[in-house]
Amino acid sequence: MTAVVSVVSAPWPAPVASGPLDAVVELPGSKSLSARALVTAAVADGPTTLHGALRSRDTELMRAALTTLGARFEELPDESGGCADAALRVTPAPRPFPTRADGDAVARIDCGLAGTVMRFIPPLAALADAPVVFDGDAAARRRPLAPLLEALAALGAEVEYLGEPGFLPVRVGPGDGALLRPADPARPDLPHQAGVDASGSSQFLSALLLVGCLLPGGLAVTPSGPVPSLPHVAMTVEFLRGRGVTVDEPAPDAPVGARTWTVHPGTPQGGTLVIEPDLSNAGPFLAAALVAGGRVGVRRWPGGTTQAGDAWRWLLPRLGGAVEEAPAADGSLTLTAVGTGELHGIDADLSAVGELTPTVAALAALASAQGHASRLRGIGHLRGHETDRLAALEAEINRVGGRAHQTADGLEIAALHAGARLRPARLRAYADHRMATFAAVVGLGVPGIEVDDIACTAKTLPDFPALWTSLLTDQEAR
Ligand SMILES: O=C(O)C1=C[C@@H](OP(=O)(O)O)[C@@H](O)[C@H](O)C1
Ligand SMILES: C=C(OP(=O)(O)O)C(=O)O
Repeated sequence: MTAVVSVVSAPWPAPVASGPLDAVVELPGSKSLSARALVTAAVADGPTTLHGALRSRDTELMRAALTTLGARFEELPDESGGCADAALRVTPAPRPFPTRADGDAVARIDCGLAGTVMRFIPPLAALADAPVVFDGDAAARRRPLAPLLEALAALGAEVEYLGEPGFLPVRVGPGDGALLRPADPARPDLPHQAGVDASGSSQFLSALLLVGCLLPGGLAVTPSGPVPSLPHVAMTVEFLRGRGVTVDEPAPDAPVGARTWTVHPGTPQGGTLVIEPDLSNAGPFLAAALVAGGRVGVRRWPGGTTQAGDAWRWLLPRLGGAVEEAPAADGSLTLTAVGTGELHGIDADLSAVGELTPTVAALAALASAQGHASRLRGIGHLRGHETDRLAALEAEINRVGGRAHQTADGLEIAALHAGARLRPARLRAYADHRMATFAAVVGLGVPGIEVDDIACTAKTLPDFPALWTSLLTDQEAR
């Protein structure tokens, strides 16, 4: 069983590449797809069998949360036909979600540092038999939550802040059961209506869409402003549709503030699902080929996907690499990054793919020592990620001798003068898996990099240190 508590490790010396790489990696399931699969399976009309679902701290916390709401999970012997993980059978929870299994004690849900748990589960607590208390890591208590909780309260849920208003810990419950009744008793077919400011996280919108189908009449959600990470919203929509739920999306040219997503009422179908590998976590491995030179392939790359990580196809060529695709018999691809060690700077709006930023920033920092400047834009919301990623990237790039500074909505990395090199340093991970892998990518090209807490990669990729080392082991074996 993957650890649900967060374990801090001893400093980890990042391996340095001694020459071109030639490796192919198999990565576990997508965190974001696994989260949606677990949530929809837990509220489905019958059992679901998941193949390839991620086993990591975030998904273990998600399973624990859904168990608290009455869902059941059972590992099956591996018949997954090549998927890395054994199959998981999910028995859905009865409704209202029974949280009182342990008597009258109020149920508690630990969100850890998982945005998916702290955003996707509170709406479900509004459909439980009693209020639920949510809390998480110290860093989770700083992550934005207020817009979602305000939207839930406006819909009629009970929301009581137990600490700083707008943040974890919070108690969420059904209130007087408004969400269990039609919005308009005279027109039970009409959806409930919600507004939400999702400019801080697309997960607020996804969370409302995921619960929407369970409400009598469904739910229409109109974000009041821009929404980052729109591929993740598209993933939520596709996921619900794949489970038989009807979702209407706004026209792409509808003005910001007047875009409505409508989820029609219906229970997601059970059945069988295969989860794609995590393409965001593929980033550091593909980036390694650009840093060290050579080739790194990722197996089972989907032919079509809503994952933000598919953007590596256009990002890596802009950073100095090439991308090759080789079709496999099952319709998937092996996507291979090819590099020479020569990097380019990049000027890019990453708002749609914000979670790729730390890996892009690692390449941009290494490119700065080759005389190239970079500008990463549209990512102010990263200040509310696992840590304030703009502050963390600024601090860690400067710690290795780079010249980075935050802007209102991003990060600028200046070109270093000819002959300047990045220097050895112990880099901080800030409990953030993507800051840890940022440091690993930098360390591949800069001797003497240590990472203070590589174990935090367990949030989404528990095997990261071994997988990362295998890139170089393959190198030595040639
Ligand atoms: O819905 C999801 O699974 C996610 C949405 C995005 O969140 P933000 O919109 O907060 O960036 C992304 O960065 C996060 O890693 C996962
Ligand atoms: C922002 C991230 O995670 P979370 O799902 O916790 O928001 C991430 O993985 O980059």
